[in-house]
Amino acid sequence: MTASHSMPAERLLDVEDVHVHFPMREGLVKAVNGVSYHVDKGEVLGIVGESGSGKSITARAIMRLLPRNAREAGGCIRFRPRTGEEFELSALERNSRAVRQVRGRHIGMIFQEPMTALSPVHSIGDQICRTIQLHMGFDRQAARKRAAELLARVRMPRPQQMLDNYPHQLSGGMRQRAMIALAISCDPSLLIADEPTTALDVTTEAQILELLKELQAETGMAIVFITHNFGVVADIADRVAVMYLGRVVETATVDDVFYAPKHPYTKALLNSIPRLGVEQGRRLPTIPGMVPDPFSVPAGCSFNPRCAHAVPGVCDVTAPEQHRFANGQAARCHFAEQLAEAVHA
Ligand SMILES: Nc1ncnc2c1ncn2[C@@H]1O[C@H](COP(=O)(O)OP(=O)(O)OP(=O)(O)O)[C@@H](O)[C@H]1O
Repeated sequence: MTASHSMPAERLLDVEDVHVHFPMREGLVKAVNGVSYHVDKGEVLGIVGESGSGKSITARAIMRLLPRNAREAGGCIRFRPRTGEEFELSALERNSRAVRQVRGRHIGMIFQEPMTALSPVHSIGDQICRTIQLHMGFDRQAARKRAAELLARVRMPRPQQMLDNYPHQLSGGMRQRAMIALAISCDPSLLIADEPTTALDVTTEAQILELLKELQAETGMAIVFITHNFGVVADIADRVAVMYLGRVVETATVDDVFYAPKHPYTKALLNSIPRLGVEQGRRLPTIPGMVPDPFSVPAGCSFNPRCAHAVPGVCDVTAPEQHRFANGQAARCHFAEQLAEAVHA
C-alpha cells in the first residue's frame, strides 16, 4: 500500500501520534497515548522506559502484531524500506498478506524469548530456508547455502550441521543467534529488537550486543532497540526516545541524553543507574513513587506526582506540549527550558 504523504528522503519509519487502547473491565488502558518517533535509514534508535510505558505495544503496532484485545485509536505509521516502496503500516490489516510481505522481508524482529520467533517443530535450517524462499525467490539449494552462511555470520559453530538442529537442542545464547540469523535472513531495512538481551547473563549479553553492532554496520539496517537499560542504550544507540506511561517524554542523541537530559523523568532514570565506583553500602538513588496504575493516570503531566520539580496548579492540571531545543532535543515538560537554563547557570 502506498502512503499518501511524502517522507523525507532519509526517513525509514515515521510513527505519528499513535494511540492503542485496551478496554478492560476495570476501565480503559491507554497503553500508547499519542506516541510519535521516527527512525532514519541506518540509524539505531533506543527506546527506554520503565515497565508498562508502552514500548512493546508501540513496536507491536509497527509490526502489526498487536494482541487481539488491542484497539487502535488513531495515528499513522509509515515505512519506506530501502527498496523504495512506501507502506502505511497502520492502514494494513493485522495478519493480512500485505503485512506478511513487509514482516520478514523488510522488517526483522528479535525478542527476549527466542521461542516467540522460532518454531519448536521445525529445524533451524528449515525455518530460515522457508523465509528466504518465500521472500527472495531462492530455490531450496540456494536457500540452504544462504542459511548456512547466515548461521556462520552470527557465529554459530558447525553451521552446516546446525541447520538440521531443532531449537530445543540449542543453548539460550545459541537460540538467540539462530533468531538473529532468521531475522536478518532477507536483508531487512529495519530490525525491531524488543529486549533481546534482558534474559541473558552479562557475558552473553555483551557478545550479542557486539554481534548486533557488527551486523548493523555491515548491512546498514536500522534498529529500534527496546530496553530498560540505559547502559545498553549507550552501547548501541545513536538516538534515544524515553517513554513514560504511553508517551514519549524525551528524544535526544545518546550524547545529549547522557550529558544534558532535559526531562525530569530522564534525569531520574539516569540517576537510578548503578555506577562503578559508588561507595559500597551507599544506597543508589531511585525514582520516588511507583509507576501509577494504568487505570488512574494522573491529570496534567502524568509524571507530576513523582517529579521533584512539579509546580502545583500547572503540572497537575495541564498536559505539557513537547518543547523542542535548538539542538533537536525535545522534552514534554512545562519547565524544560527553565530547568535546562538552571543547570547551565
Ligand atoms: N493484552 C493486553 N491487555 C491489556 N493490557 C495490556 C495488554 N498488553 C499490554 N497491556 C498494557 O499496556 C501497557 C503497556 O505495555 P507494554 O508491554 O507496551 O509496556 P513496556 O513498556 O513494553 O513494558 P515492559 O518493559 O514490561 O515490556 C501496560 O500497562 C500493559 O499492562
